[in-house]
Amino acid sequence: MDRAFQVDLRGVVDLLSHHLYGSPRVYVRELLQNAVDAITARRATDPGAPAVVRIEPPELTGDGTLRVHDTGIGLTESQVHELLATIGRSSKRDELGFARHEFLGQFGIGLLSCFLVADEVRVRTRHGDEPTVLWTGFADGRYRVELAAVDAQRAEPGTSVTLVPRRDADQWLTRPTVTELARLFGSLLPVKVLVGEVETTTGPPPWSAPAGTSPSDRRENLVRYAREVLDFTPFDVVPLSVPEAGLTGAAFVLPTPVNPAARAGHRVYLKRMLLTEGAEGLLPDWAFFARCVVDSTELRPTASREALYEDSLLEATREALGDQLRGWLVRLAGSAPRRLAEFLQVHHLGVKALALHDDEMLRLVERWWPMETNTGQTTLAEFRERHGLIRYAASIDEFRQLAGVAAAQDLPVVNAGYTYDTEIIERLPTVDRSVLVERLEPNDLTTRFDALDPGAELALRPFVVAAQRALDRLGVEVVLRSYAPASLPALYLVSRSAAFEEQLRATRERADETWAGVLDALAASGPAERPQLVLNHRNPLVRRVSALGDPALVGLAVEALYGQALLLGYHPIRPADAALLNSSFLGLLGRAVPEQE
Ligand SMILES: Nc1ncnc2c1ncn2[C@@H]1O[C@H](COP(=O)(O)OP(=O)(O)OP(=O)(O)O)[C@@H](O)[C@H]1O
Repeated sequence: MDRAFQVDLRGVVDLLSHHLYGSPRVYVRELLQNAVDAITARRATDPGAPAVVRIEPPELTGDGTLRVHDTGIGLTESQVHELLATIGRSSKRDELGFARHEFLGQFGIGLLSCFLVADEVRVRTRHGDEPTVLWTGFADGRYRVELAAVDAQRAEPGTSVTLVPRRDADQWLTRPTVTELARLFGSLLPVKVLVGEVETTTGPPPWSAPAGTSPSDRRENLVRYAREVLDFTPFDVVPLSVPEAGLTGAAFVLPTPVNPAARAGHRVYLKRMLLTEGAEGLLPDWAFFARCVVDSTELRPTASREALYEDSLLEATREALGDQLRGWLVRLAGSAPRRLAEFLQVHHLGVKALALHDDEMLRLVERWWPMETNTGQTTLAEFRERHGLIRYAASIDEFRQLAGVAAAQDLPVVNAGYTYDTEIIERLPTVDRSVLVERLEPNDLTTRFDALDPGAELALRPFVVAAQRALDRLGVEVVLRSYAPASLPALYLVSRSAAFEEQLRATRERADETWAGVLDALAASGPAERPQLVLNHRNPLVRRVSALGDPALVGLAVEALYGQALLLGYHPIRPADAALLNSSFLGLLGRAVPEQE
């Protein structure tokens, strides 16, 4: 003979409270859900039946209990025996076990959640003209069914559920808490829900305004909703609709920057009952800048009813919602580029972070994000159109050092020193082969500087030799060229390999013998490249210095020019540089101030 499992109710309640539901507060949701389903069932055959749920907290019942009254279909005596006596039995599934579409519940465990806060649950119910039935269940698993006395019959069909609170749980049943929870879970429900005399339902969702409402009024409603419920004034509101998921709603674009890695929480209603305020996975990752509020009739909840169930419908929905947000961005770019620029001002870091992986975002940055260049602010797309390629400095220092001089040589350069910019520029050719990018090298500049004519070169030879002698101990090569702007006396240029060698040398001085050997081998692998001090022969001061007959004064002047070039180019000042600057400054001062007789 087959036997049925014996279930210990305390074990099941423990399981629900500790492992399924996040908080005992869900008992309000489950009671509302049963009441709404019962009303839906009754109105299926009696469309004129009232649709009211009234909650009476202990402050109103006066006997310490909480009661929930509904005008739903009620239960007959045999249904009470069948449905309320067996865990997992639900009237809301068809014979094959599928959830019936119009109902919120389906599992047959919702009523059990009342035992999270109650020791005893009483159901007083009437179906049609049948007699009123009383069911009383206890947290230890006992229950009782009886018919109500003749003078205690319900006047109308419907059900009242009474909770006798557990001693340590009465705070979950107080009027303020219940009002708050009824508003939280049930404010959009299609029935009237009252806590005492206070209505907690607010009618249809804010995005389903009646036909004829002007677009600006619709928007105004949604902005107000966001302020009240989400606590921010959205940058913009995007209406959402995915018919196959029975989904409608709105995406609210955040007015302040957010970390794209922080998981976005969306407010999701299923059949107008709040599922969660923090649903994940509703939007693609790249849409981190929006918070959604949606209602769906088709998406499925997990058993705890606190998250969305990840299935192919959710995946298709995510994609459709992503398309709608992408469409919004494209429309903004087409019709309100200034708004798009404002959007990027707020969310550029997030958009750029995604542009490293997402082609769509990469294109958005290329076309719409203005970058600093040495010819003014411009987008990468414009820059490329104008100059044929994207030449960039990979750090802010590099840009500062070279941008001005490069501009004077007609060499446009983008400052790609800000977060993600270099990676973004370097990624462009991988998605569009026609994009040319080139990192600016100091050599690019020197090749544009004019050499002196041979006669002048020869005449200035002794000066260059004296200058070189002054800077030899710093490992700097002195070069004389002629370039714009004439106001610039000298330029200090460190090629990338020279910068590397410089670092190597500094590390070598600090490293122990074993590592020093390895570093030496590395250093020996290529020809030594020295930083250059490029003196500008067009500069009047340099001309005067080059004409000096006094080699000691030439040395001091060249040292001073070197120091000034370092400072101007934001180069680091090493101790040797500081010492040199100091001695040249004092030396020049000594010459400038005549000695007292
Ligand atoms: N207020 C009510 N009016 C009429 N019938 C009710 C009411 N509350 C519960 N029932 C009946 O009791 C059954 C069991 O309810 P329970 O809340 O445990 O599960 P459910 O609502 O079917 O599913 P779920 O676990 O998903 O909530 C329901 O299917 C319904 O037939």
